[in-house]
Amino acid sequence: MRIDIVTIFPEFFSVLDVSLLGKARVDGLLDVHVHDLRHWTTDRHRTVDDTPYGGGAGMVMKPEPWAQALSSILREDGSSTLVVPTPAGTPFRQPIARSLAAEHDHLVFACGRYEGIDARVFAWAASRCSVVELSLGDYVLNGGEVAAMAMIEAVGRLVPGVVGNPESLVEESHEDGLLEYPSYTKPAVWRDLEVPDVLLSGHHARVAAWRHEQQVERTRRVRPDLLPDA
Ligand SMILES: Nc1cc(-c2cccs2)n[nH]1
Repeated sequence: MRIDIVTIFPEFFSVLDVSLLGKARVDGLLDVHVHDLRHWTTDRHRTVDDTPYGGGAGMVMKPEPWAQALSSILREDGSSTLVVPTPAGTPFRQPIARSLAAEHDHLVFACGRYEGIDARVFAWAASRCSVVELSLGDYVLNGGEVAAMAMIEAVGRLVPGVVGNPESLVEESHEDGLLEYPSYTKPAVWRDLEVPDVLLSGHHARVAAWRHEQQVERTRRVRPDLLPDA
């Protein structure tokens, strides 16, 4: 999978050189390229935004630098997917992460500022690629970079080979619609707190049943909205 990121803060994404995604890049599983939007400006001050038509606070990102950037990044065959982090987008959840990992092999993240990118950019881009506007959650960030980073990690780790043991992707929160069960490791007694006996029993069926019960109970307590009869 190739991932391109367009941002006015390219240094923000240097963290992608380390950890799991860093190794995936070295292994050639993820091909990540970060671009500074100002590369596509033409004035002396490298201007990327201006005041909003219709008035209002803040600034809006100018369309031309974005069109120049995207023209040089989007694939000519229309197979790219432009991902636009925005509080006004579709909630980004695990099914979307799975879909982006499985069905899209070129993701282009447009990191704008909260006041937004000139809306005509997405109308223009829609004839050149798929455009998906995604929200990380119902809260407001100053820019799309933090949201893009979270989405890149959620999608990147689902690309086959990125996570060493694919089994570990199965028993995770939200993979089966339920929150994950509590996990324990040695010692069996820690500061007078004991690991549940069933986990020491070696009885795999009982462990599996207990873990599912824990998932349902935790989901009912913390996220009743996820349960089918919600
Ligand atoms: N979920 C979410 C996305 C955002 C922003 C994206 C771009 C600028 S602010 N805030 N909250």
